[in-house]
Amino acid sequence: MAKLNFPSDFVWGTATASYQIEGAYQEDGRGLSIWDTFSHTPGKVVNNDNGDVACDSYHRYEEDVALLKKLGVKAYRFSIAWPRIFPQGTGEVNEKGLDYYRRVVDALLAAGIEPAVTLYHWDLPQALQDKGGWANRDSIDAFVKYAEVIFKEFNGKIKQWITFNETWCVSFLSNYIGAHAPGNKDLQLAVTVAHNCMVAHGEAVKKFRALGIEGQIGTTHNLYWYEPLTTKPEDVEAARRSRAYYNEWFMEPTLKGTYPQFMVDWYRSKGAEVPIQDGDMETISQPIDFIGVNFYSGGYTRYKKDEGLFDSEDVQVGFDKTFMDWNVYPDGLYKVLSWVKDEYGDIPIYITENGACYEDELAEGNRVHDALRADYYKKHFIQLHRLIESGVQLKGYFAWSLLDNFEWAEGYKKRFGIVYTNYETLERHPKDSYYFIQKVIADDGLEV
Ligand SMILES: N#[N+]C[C@@H]1[C@@H](O)[C@H](O)[C@@H](O)[C@@H]2O[C@H]12
Repeated sequence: MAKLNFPSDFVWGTATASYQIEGAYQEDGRGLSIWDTFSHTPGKVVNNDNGDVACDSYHRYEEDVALLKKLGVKAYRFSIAWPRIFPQGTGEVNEKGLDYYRRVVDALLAAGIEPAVTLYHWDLPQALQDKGGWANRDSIDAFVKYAEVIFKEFNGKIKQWITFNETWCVSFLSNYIGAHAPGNKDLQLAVTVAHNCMVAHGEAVKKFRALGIEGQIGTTHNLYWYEPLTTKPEDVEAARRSRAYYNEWFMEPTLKGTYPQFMVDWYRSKGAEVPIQDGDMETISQPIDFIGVNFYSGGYTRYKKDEGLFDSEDVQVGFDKTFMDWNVYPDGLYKVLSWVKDEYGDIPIYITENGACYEDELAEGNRVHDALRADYYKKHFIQLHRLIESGVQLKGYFAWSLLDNFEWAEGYKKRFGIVYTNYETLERHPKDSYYFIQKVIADDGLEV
């Protein structure tokens, strides 16, 4: 056995998001979000599940903080629900909404845990969606006003800020594929939403700098690693497009201030143009202090004429699968972050999400023997160590997720937590994977 040691300043954490854990969807003045609308629309979410109660963290956040303290994490990534702060998206601040986050932040700090806050994790106020949502450039200004309130309120308490979570999901998953709220299926709309969200990110960074807010700010993109099944040029090009769909389309504007031209041309060939206005690219690529990367999977791609958006298809080549039917691909984590370093230099990186969904059952003594999930984490932790050793500026890792929670369109059957949520009683029960991670954190490393 060998011990893989991590730097003593490596930040171990876990992650959640407001709509997925809070519940209390009509409490203390919270306005409706697009996810309340979407989940209350029959047929949109498995079992017609919704986030009305979720994990009830709005009332049980102290239990969550106690679990975090026992786990030994240095940081906790969670998101703030815009509709709690501005129930109508803009206008008067809802003080009761701010009060909830004041309680959460103070409880974390009292437990010696740093809050890492995502400003936008998909719960757009419905009132803004009614005016076009992210397709309407007015939402950019509304987002900056919301961000400014949070920056000022928590300046000095929150020191790690993430503007957006997974802009690909906000744009393509939600407005081209249509699987997430608001559920549109229009390529031009998706390209426009992606652009406006990235402009909103940049404008928020400018506001953060202008206000002199303490700490570091970045954004989170979900990156995948796809390779061509063969060296045939058509497979190589198909894989290039599949990867850029998730990666370059977002990373290049954010870190270089340009869109990848081969993808601009490809979307143009499909009838979609990027609605760039003067100054947008400079705004989007405002210097940031770190890049957040959510990594779950990847695989192999080959050319298939007229298949999907990119004349490509993913090929099943014998990966183990999670309960989301995603490939378990720890090498993909090493490859994608090595690519980030090669393409974008030594920008500090936090893995802001990584984790796995498996079918979990509560066993005797309220234990959950989730060996597959613990093994998933072990395999990915080995890659973290490999990346650090290779010189990648990997600064931290947030396991997704602290709790089983509302898994968007998959509802509650898909469990990602290292803590089991009993949705009847709302009790929390640490799984074996929780204790595995607890030991890695305590030992500053793992035995392999
Ligand atoms: N699906 N899945 C799990 C997980 C989702 O629950 C998060 O909210 C997203 O940020 C990201 O998609 C990853």
